[in-house]
Amino acid sequence: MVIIDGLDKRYGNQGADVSALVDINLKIEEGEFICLLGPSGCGKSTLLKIVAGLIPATHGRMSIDGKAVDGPGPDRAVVFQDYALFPWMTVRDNVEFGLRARGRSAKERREIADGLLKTVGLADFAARFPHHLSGGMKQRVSIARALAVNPSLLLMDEPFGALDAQTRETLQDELLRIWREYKKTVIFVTHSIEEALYLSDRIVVMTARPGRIKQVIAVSEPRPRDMTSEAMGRLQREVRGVLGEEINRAAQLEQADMMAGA
Ligand SMILES: Nc1ncnc2c1ncn2[C@@H]1O[C@H](COP(=O)(O)OP(=O)(O)OP(=O)(O)O)[C@@H](O)[C@H]1O
Repeated sequence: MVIIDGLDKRYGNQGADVSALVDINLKIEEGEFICLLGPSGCGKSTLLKIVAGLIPATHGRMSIDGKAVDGPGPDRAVVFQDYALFPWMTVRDNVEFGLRARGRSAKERREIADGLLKTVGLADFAARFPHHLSGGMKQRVSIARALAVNPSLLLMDEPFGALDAQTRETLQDELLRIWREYKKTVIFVTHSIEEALYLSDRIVVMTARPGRIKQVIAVSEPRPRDMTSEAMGRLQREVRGVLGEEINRAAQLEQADMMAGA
């Protein structure tokens, strides 16, 4: 279980501090699929990076399975929108990368990497280099690489944001299959209401900056979800209403900033 308790984040910007997150409190159950949704600049990526241990919080605490966390660890892996693959390494070497750092033998690394490449449908591409792959395939490699170290928590920062609609839908279904099969806890950042509704157990809607948690909306419809059903339509209207207020507020803040700078 992940417990985030009273978390604040301020960025120091040459004297002008930016308050990115204020008093974030969240409990995430083991195996839950959580989506973070909010207007641009509300601090979604910041929150994900803090949970990943890539940047420190300014205040507050976080624990995973009862242990305080304030840095990166093998229990967490991150998948980024831009894939972040090593272009000079083959697909297999990319997947093996984290295992090498953990001192696993060559045989073990190969077994794990090949098994995961099969899981993501890329068994035939193990010896290729990333530039030979489409965006969707690169993101599959990136997911396989994250899973290789067997993290309990998979942190995903708009992983499908750069993909075309069809590839995105395919990868959403594959991710749900992997999530069920590997029993990971997932925190997934997205801009898309539809994506959040399709994927998550709970949607955490954040306010315009500085980001606070505005509302947590449970999505208990069984999967695979029929987005055209009445229940999903109702949820969609609810999320749209809650998020819409914050998108409007974010636009007003931006306008006020522009006026102040003019
Ligand atoms: N390294 C940094 N230094 C200073 N300010 C930063 C830094 N990183 C982010 N910020 C600011 O913190 C706030 C939150 O940014 P963050 O990227 O976490 O938001 P986001 O919700 O993920 O945005 P988007 O949806 O556009 O990706 C923004 O105002 C941003 O400008």
